[in-house]
Amino acid sequence: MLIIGLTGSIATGKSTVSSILSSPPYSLPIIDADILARKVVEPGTAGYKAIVNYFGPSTPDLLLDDVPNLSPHGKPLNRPALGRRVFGDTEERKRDRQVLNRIIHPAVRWEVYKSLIYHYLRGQWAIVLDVPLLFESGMDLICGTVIVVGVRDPAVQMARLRARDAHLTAEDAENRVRSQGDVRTKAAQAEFRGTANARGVVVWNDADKVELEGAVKGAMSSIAASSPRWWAWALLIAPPVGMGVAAWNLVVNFATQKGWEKRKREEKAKL
Ligand SMILES: CC(C)(COP(=O)(O)OP(=O)(O)OC[C@H]1O[C@@H](n2cnc3c(N)ncnc32)[C@H](O)[C@@H]1O)[C@@H](O)C(=O)NCCC(=O)NCCS
Ligand SMILES: Nc1ncnc2c1ncn2[C@@H]1O[C@H](COP(=O)(O)OP(=O)(O)OP(=O)(O)O)[C@@H](O)[C@H]1O
Repeated sequence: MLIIGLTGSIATGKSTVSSILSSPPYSLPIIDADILARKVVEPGTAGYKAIVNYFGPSTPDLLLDDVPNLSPHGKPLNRPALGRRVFGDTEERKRDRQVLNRIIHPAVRWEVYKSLIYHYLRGQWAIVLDVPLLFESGMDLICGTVIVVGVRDPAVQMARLRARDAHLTAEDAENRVRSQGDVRTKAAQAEFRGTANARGVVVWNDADKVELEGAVKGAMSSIAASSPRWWAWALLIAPPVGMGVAAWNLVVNFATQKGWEKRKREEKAKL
C-alpha cells in the first residue's frame, strides 16, 4: 500500500486537496491528523487529563462552560484559548507548544498506525496521510511519496486564513502562520526526496480551485506511474516481499532525512 503524505502550512489548501483525493476518480481513504488530534483530547482521554493538569492552573478559560450534551468525563477544551497559549514565536509559546505536542503527537501517531493497518488489510492500493506537521513529526519516514500543497504568496495564504477563520484576530492569525514552518521550505524538502520518481511532489495553489484540480491530476498521474496498482496487490499477496519493500522504503527515507538535515546545516553555516 502506497502511503501518500499530504502536508503544507496553515490555509495553503491541504483539506481542499484531501477532499479532491477522497472523491472520484481517486476515491482514496484519508487519515486526517487534525481529526485524530481532536479525538485524543476528548474529555476522559489521557491527553485531556495531561492538558488540563499542565495548562489548567495558568489558563482560566481552558474549559468550555456552556455546552449542550456535556460529557460525563468533563467539560471540553476551549480550543481557541489553548491556541492562544501555544501559537506564536515567543520562548514561552514555543515551550508550551512543545509540551502540547509531546502530549498529543504520540497518541496521534498510535491512531495513525492503527488506521494504516486497517486500510492495508482491506487491500487499498494507496492511502492519504494528511498531517500538517508531517516533516516536523518525522512521519515522512513511513511515506512512499509526500505531496506538499504550497502557496507562493504569503498574502494569499493570510487572506484565505482570515476569510475561512473569521473569528481569529489579525494577531491570532499571524501567530498561527508563524507557528508553522515556511511552506516554500517544505516544498524544497519534498523536492529533495526526488521529483523524478515522484517520492516528493509539490502542488502550488496560488490560483483558483479549477487550476488546483489540474495540478492534483498531474501529481496523481506521476505518482500512479511510479507506483502502479498491480504493485500494491503484489505486495499484499506476498507479505514477505511487502515487508522487505517497506523496510527498504524506511532506509531510503531515513537517508533522505539525514541528507536534508545536512544540507540545512551547511546552508546555515554559510550565513
Ligand atoms: C492548539 C489547538 C487546540 C488549537 O485548536 P484550533 O481548533 O483552534 O485550531 P486547529 O486545530 O484547527 O489548528 C489550526 C492550524 O494550526 C495548525 N497546528 C495545530 N497544532 C499545531 C502545532 N502544534 N504547531 C504548529 N501548527 C499547528 C493546524 O494544523 C492547523 O493548520 C490545536 O491546534 C491542537 O491541539 N494542536 C496540537 C496538535 C497538533 O499538533 N495538531 C496538528 C496535527 S498532529
Ligand atoms: N485555489 C483556491 N482558491 C480559492 N480558495 C481556496 C483555494 N484553495 C483553498 N481555498 C480556501 O482557502 C481556505 C484554506 O484552505 P484549506 O482549508 O484547504 O487549507 P488547509 O491547508 O487544510 O488549512 P489548515 O492547515 O488550517 O487546516 C479554505 O477556505 C479553502 O476553501
